[in-house]
Amino acid sequence: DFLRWCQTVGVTLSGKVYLSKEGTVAERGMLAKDDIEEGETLFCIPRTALLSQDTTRVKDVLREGNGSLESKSGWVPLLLALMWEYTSPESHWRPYLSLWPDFKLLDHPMFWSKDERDSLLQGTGVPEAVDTDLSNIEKEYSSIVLPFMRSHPDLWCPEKHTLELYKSLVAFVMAYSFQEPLDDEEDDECDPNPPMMVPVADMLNHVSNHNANLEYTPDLLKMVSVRHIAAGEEIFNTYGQMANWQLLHMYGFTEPYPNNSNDTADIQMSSIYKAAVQVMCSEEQQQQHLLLEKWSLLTEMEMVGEKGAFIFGWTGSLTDTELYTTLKILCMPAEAFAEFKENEGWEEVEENEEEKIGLALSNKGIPKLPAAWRQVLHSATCFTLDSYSGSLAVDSALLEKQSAYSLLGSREKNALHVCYGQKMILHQLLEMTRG
Ligand SMILES: C[S@@+](CC[C@H](N)C(=O)[O-])C[C@H]1O[C@@H](n2cnc3c(N)ncnc32)[C@H](O)[C@@H]1O
Repeated sequence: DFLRWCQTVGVTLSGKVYLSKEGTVAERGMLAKDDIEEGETLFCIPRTALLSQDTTRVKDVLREGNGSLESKSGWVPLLLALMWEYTSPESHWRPYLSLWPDFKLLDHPMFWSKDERDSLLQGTGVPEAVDTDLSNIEKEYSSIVLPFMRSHPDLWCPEKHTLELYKSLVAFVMAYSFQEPLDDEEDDECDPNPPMMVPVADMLNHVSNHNANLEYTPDLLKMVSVRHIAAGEEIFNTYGQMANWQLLHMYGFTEPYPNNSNDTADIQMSSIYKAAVQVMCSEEQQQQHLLLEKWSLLTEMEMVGEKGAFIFGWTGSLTDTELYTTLKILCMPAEAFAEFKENEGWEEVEENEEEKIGLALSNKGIPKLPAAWRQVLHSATCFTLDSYSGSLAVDSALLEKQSAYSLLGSREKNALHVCYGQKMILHQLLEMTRG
């Protein structure tokens, strides 16, 4: 049904690929029938086949109500469109949406119990992100969606379009929608484009080492190979440069350790402050006062924030400027700090400063940092590693014991890959900052 529908709406598929439920990493996916060279178009989807707030049957109503549908996520119009299309027998996208008779296969942590999230994922950043999502979803549904549905009883009704359905559709949008990138010139001024559903492109699974990429043209979207793909290989799109905790949060899966080259671990900014106190203050009141003053200045400069984190990947720091400035100021002698404040910043900014900072905080550069900087980073890394300890129902060591690993459920396996990857990145940092 779906493939017939694809033909009628003008989707074109290269003869070298096919959709399959076998031979893929997860449920449906796309496989290569023949060898494919770099730059070949694998399929095209005309813009008229996309399901968005601008193409849905209820687009006029959504456009009229636009002002009252604004939200932090910007997803409400698409979600209202999906609620209508998903429950209407006459929907143009019926053969597409019928691929999901229910949303039971979505296993995002938002469908786990809070206990499960907290025990399996503590320290990873996922429980906090999910708590925020759940509270936003409920607020959005009761304060924006319900009043809007009540003022259009011919199209929606709360008995059919429940909070439960809304939540499932949020997870569906998280895992299946696409967001067209803004043009370079638009980047700074505009809100991001709203999400949209892209049939066929959303059948592709993701890996960090992907072999295809979606391109946007005025009339159509096309999937293009980015390297040679051998016959029999799966076609993998990229959902973006995603760490395992982000993949689990948004898509409900992880890339098994150590495959995710985009994996990251966070060090809370507050841990750096705590580490600086430990390394530099010992008992001295005066030093503590100075550190507090330095931290206030860093906050004013928007280099640090209460809930912020410094991010580390396999190749070093990914938040170079913030981390460099923070370490430099925290470890500065009192006289230099006084001078710094007086000059309201660095005396001179060198031309290739950014590149130099990046190099200094890469795997090669970190061991050469001044001793005090390394000590602060080292202590903060220890604090972060402590925050996982005892909180995991599954121990990272399980990953090394194949027989025990194979007995775990998929949630535990995913939790393990998130934690293990983060811990390994932190252990690498620990090694690099050792005195
Ligand atoms: C855009 S859909 C891809 C199509 C999906 N396989 C299907 O059958 O509908 C995204 C979902 O596919 C699954 N997925 C994608 N890439 C994966 C991977 N590398 N490993 C495991 N599951 C993956 C996850 O369940 C994710 O939420």
